[in-house]
Amino acid sequence: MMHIVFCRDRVAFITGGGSGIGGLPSLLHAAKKLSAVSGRRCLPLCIDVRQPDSIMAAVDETLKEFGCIDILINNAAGNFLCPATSLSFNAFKTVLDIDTMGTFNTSKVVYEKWFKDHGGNIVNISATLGYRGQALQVHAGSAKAANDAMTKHLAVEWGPSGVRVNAVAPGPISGTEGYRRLGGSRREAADAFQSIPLQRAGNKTEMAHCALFLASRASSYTTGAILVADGGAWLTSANDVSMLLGIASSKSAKL
Ligand SMILES: CC/C=C\C/C=C\C/C=C\C/C=C\C/C=C\C/C=C/C=C/C(=O)SCCNC(=O)CCNC(=O)[C@H](O)C(C)(C)COP(=O)(O)OP(=O)(O)OC[C@H]1O[C@@H](n2cnc3c(N)ncnc32)[C@H](O)[C@@H]1OP(=O)(O)O
Ligand SMILES: NC(=O)C1=CN([C@@H]2O[C@H](COP(=O)(O)OP(=O)(O)OC[C@H]3O[C@@H](n4cnc5c(N)ncnc54)[C@H](OP(=O)(O)O)[C@@H]3O)[C@@H](O)[C@H]2O)C=CC1
Repeated sequence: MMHIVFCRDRVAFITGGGSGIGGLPSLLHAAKKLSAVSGRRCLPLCIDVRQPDSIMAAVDETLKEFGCIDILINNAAGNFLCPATSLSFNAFKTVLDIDTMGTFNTSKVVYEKWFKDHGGNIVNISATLGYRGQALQVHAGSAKAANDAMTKHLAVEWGPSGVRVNAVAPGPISGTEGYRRLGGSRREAADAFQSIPLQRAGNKTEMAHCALFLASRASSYTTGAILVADGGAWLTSANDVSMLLGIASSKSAKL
């Protein structure tokens, strides 16, 4: 599901806003802080970020409704725990299509239809999975690594048009679909959190603050940056294949 949030004179165009990190509650929270919202409209549009035609139609509808787009948050993603040997070719491709192609498709359409001539601000929601080769995550880790590179490439190419492109790389964030799918609520994960420097999961408000920083003038001289917000997790977490395989095999079907 894609959401578009409008607050006062600002429009945030958000791809894949679920109930989690880039989701509507988080973004409305950010929107409130951004401009002390006086009255806001919300235009939720259902699209698939793998389909450029549907993105074009959504962007046209947004521009017709609101007249401008200031911020694009690329949040759409698909993920599940799966060892590489069990991952089908199509499963790998599906995650790359959503995470990486979806980010490129949406960024390109919004750039060509609005940002090219008016400037703008893109925030990609990434992950730290590829930094150390997180077990059971070759699909998502590869996709997000490509997105991190894309963040830098587009920052370089689109900077002269007044477009900033940055990313947030969250760690485990409680109360989200990703957290549920990757086993964050399980006992084994509670033990794993002890090895994280800040010794806890993050929360959605903390991620909203990161997105808010990158989407606002507070970061006006920042582009091509990846803001890691993971409590230090990737530096110290065990990346324990057998623990994660235990979680994966304890469920009867696909996670
Ligand atoms: C959170 C971590 C918690 C605890 C860890 C403990 C300690 C932490 C310490 C350190 C951690 C450090 C870092 C990591 C921290 C966090 C990283 C988290 C990253 C999270 C990233 C996310 O992206 S979360 C987003 C989750 N949300 C979603 O996925 C919602 C959208 N999902 C979907 O739409 C589907 O699930 C989909 C992705 C499969 C796409 O759907 P669709 O297009 O309909 O595709 P299908 O036709 O259904 O399937 C396509 C092929 O994929 C195969 N498939 C599907 N599901 C699975 C599965 N579960 N396992 C294996 N394969 C699967 C399917 O069979 C198809 O393939 P075929 O070959 O059969 O055609
Ligand atoms: N949760 C966590 O701990 C972490 C999450 N992240 C990243 O944070 C972001 C949000 O994750 P989270 O909140 O956990 O998960 P959610 O599932 O809540 O958010 C992902 C959203 O992407 C949407 N989506 C999936 N496929 C498509 C598609 N083809 N077209 C359009 N939208 C699509 C989903 O739609 P629908 O609601 O219809 O399924 C969902 O709303 C993701 O980018 C994820 O990789 C990164 C690190 C850690």
